[in-house]
Amino acid sequence: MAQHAAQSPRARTDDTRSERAASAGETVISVDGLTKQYGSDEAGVRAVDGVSFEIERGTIVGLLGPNGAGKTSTIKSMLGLIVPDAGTVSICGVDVDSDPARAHGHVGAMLEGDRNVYWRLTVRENLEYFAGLGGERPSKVRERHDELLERLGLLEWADTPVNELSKGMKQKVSLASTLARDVDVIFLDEPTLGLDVEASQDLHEELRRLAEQEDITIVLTSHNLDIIEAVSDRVIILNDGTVIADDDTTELVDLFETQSYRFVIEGTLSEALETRLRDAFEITCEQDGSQTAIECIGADSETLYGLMDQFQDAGVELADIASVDPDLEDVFLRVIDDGLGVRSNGDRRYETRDRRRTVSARTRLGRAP
Ligand SMILES: Nc1ncnc2c1ncn2[C@@H]1O[C@H](COP(=O)(O)OP(=O)(O)OP(=O)(O)O)[C@@H](O)[C@H]1O
Repeated sequence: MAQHAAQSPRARTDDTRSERAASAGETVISVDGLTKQYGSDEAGVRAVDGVSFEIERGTIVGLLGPNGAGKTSTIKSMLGLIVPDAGTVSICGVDVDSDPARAHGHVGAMLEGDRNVYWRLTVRENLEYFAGLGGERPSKVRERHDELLERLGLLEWADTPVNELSKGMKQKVSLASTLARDVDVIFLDEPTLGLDVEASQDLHEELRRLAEQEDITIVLTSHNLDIIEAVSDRVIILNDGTVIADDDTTELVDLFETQSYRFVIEGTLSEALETRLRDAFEITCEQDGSQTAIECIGADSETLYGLMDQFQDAGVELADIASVDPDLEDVFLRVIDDGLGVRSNGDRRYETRDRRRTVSARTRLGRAP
């Protein structure tokens, strides 16, 4: 989890911000029983169905789910952009429904990437405009905006109209505009879209810095699970409008950790050997060009050596052996495909794995055994 400073290092200057007194473990976002149905009766779609969670200050949470799971409806309800049928959302203790203006004062959102910003304005003018919406005067925020632009590598473009910048730079301007006001919470939808690898890496580091050093709480959605795994402290997975997994990112990935091995052999596996292996072990085989990859799931060291003996006896040349670490993508696919319920919230209830199922199609090679 992100480290929580006892008090935000940022200068809290105006009266509104005094209510944001930061304390370790303070709940910043509270969602309780959120429900949203589009249309009525049986013809309607229950997009969000009793979603509840709390998020602590300075935490980065990845909100995941397949298409139509209810992520956007949940986020729009949290931002007060749609009115839920039931349930409550409070941000920094302020109920979004009954006092939207004060709740929004705590929040920045980047929902449509570079379409969030005004392309005819310069980078700095965009920041000043968005800070102004929160009641901050340009003269007061200039220094902070310069720091922000410097960190995002945008300072030399401060006086350039946004429409002259590349897609990646526009994306960064959008993030900078989201942070132009002194907010407690930011919502980011697909923040790395259009960024190259280096710019994505810079963004990861900036998000971690914002959470750890400035105590900003970040809710992130992305179809790129690498970014979620790289930056999120916690992952909430939605499916059919309900929360089906909610845990620390590392806990969730560790939960699915299993000792699996992947052997790569030159050529193809003979039918006789494949039958012998399938009789004795739980394996999957995949032809990859001139090589064959054989993955053994849930293998202990005895199995590993048993398999190696079989290859040796058959005169098979081993090109590579590696253990396989699951990543967040594997976890996501298993939770969604197998319908495993993974909730923490006090009563950890982890279902047993079905070891016959494999996620090997997308596993990555990990450390050598
Ligand atoms: N305005 C709307 N009117 C009717 N149905 C809607 C509306 N908005 C969303 N839905 C439906 O509600 C369900 C949840 O949609 P939502 O956009 O919240 O999911 P999502 O997880 O964000 O999906 P995606 O990843 O595809 O954006 C879907 O079945 C969707 O078709």
